[in-house]
Amino acid sequence: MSATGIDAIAFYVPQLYVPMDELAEARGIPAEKLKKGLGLQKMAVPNIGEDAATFAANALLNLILQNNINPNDIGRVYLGTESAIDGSKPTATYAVEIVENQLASTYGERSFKHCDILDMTFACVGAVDALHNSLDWVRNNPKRKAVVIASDLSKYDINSTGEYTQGAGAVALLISHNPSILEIKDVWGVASKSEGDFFKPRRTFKKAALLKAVFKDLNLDASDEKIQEFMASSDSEFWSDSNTNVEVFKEEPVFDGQFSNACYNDRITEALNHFSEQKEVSFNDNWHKIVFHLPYAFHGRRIIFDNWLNWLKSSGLYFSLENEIGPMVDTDKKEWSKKAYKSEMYTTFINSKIAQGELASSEIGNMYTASIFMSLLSLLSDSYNNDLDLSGKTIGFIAYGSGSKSKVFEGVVQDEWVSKIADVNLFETLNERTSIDVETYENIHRAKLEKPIHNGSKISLDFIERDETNYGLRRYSVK
Ligand SMILES: CC(C)(COP(=O)([O-])OP(=O)([O-])OC[C@H]1O[C@@H](n2cnc3c(N)ncnc32)[C@H](O)[C@@H]1OP(=O)([O-])[O-])[C@@H](O)C(=O)NCCC(=O)NCCSC(=O)C[C@@](C)(O)CC(=O)[O-]
Repeated sequence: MSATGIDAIAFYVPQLYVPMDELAEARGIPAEKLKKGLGLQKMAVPNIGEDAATFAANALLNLILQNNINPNDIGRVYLGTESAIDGSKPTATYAVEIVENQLASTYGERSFKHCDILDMTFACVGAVDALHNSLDWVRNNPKRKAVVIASDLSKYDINSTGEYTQGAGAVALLISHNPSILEIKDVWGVASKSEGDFFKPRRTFKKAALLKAVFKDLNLDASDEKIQEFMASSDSEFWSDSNTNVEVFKEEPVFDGQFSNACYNDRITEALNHFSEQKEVSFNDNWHKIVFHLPYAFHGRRIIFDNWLNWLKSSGLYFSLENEIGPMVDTDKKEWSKKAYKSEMYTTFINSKIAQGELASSEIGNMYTASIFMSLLSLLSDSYNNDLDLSGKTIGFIAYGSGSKSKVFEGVVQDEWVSKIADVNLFETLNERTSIDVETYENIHRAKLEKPIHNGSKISLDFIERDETNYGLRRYSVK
C-alpha cells in the first residue's frame, strides 16, 4: 500500500495584530510574563468582515493556486472549526462557495460539485479529527484526494486571563497518496473524557427579566402586567417574538485556565500511553521534532515536562539529569522540578525538538484547530529558511481539544518537502502585517466598528440577508 499524508499546505492569518508590549501595558501585566512566561509577541486580530469562513476560503484558495490543484480532483473538503458561523449550514459550504466562484473562469461553474463537504467540531482537535477521517478515506483508493481545513478565531473576554492568548486564521492541507511533505502513519493514540474545562454554551435569558431590568433603570413601571403588555404590543421583531427566553451565543468561552491545563496534561499522557501500547517507541529518541496544539507559544514545553522525565527514566538517561542537578529528595520535590525544568538537558530538549514549532504561535496566538498545523508549518518554514534538512525524520504530533480529547500520531518528512514549502513564505507574510493600537483592537472586539480598518481583507463578509426566507444567510465578496 502506498504512503498517505500531507502533499501541500497553505495558510491565512489576518493582516492586523496588537504588539504584546502594548497589550501588557494596557492591562497592567508585566510584559515579561507574556513574552518570557508564555512566549507571546503579537496577537492576530480579525478585521471587520473576517470570520472562520473567510479565513478558510483564503487558505483554500492559497492552497489551490500555489499548488496548481484542479478542484475537480478533490473528493472531500473537511473543515475543523469551533467558530462555526451557523448552527446548521457548515462553514465549509460558505468557504467552498467563495472559492468556487473565484475559480469559475478557470475550471467552470461548480468545480466542487461532486465534493463531499463537511464541518467537524471538537474544540481544538476538530481539524485533527478531519485529518484522521480524510486519511482513512484517501487510503482506500489511490486516486482519492482530500482537503482538510482548520479555521478559527479565538476570542476571550477583555481583561480575562485568556485575552492575551487570542489569535485567528486558517491552515489548509492537501491529503493524497505518495505525499510530498509528510507521510502520516496509521497509528493513533486516543484519549477522551467529558470535561467542562472550556466550552461555549448557549446562554439563555428570560425576556421579561431583561425588560424588567431596563424598565427599572429607566424609572418606568416595571410591573409584570406592564411588561406583558409591552411585549404583546411591541412592533419590534425582537420583543414580540413568542419565545419566553432569549438565547445568546458568545464566541467567548466559559473556561478555567489552570483546570484546562490539567485536562490537557492528563489527556495527552493517556493518549501517549495508548500510542505506545500500539507501537513500541522511545519518544525521546524516535521523535526528531514534536509538534503540539499550542494555545500559546510555550504551552508544549511547559506541559510535556512530566512526560519527558518519564521518557528519561525509560531510556536510561535519568542519571544524566541527576548528574547535572543532583538527585531528587522527597522533601524538596518542587524545588528539584524547577531545577530540572531549567536544566541544560531540558533546555537542549526544548531547543532541539520544540522551539521551531513555537515561532509562528508567538506571532499569531491561539488559532484553536489550526494551531497544531501552524506549528508544523512553523517548523517546516524555519527549517527551510535555515537550510536544515528534515527528509526521513519522524515528527511526533500531540493534539488536544477541550471538552476533552487528545490524539497522538506521527509522520515522516518526505524527500520533496522543500519544493512544497519554498513558496509558502510564512514568516515573510507575518512580517508584512499591520500593527494596531489597543483601543482599535477593543473597538473591533466589541463590534463597535462598522467598516474594516486599513484596506480590509481580500475576502470579507459583504452583508447578511434580512428577508424572511433567507434571514441570516451570509454573503461574501472578493476584492
Ligand atoms: C493558559 C493560561 C492558563 C495561563 O495562565 P496565566 O495565569 O496567564 O499564567 P501562569 O500563571 O500559568 O504563568 C505563565 C508563566 O509565566 C511566568 N511568569 C509570570 N510572571 C512572570 C514575569 N514577570 N516574568 C517572566 N515570567 C513570568 C510564570 O512563572 C509561568 O511560567 P512557568 O513557571 O509555568 O514556567 C491562561 O492564559 C488561560 O486561562 N488561557 C485560556 C485557556 C487556555 O489556553 N488553556 C490551555 C490548555 S486548554 C487548551 O489548550 C484548549 C484550548 C484553550 O486551546 C481550547 C480548545 O481546545 O478549543
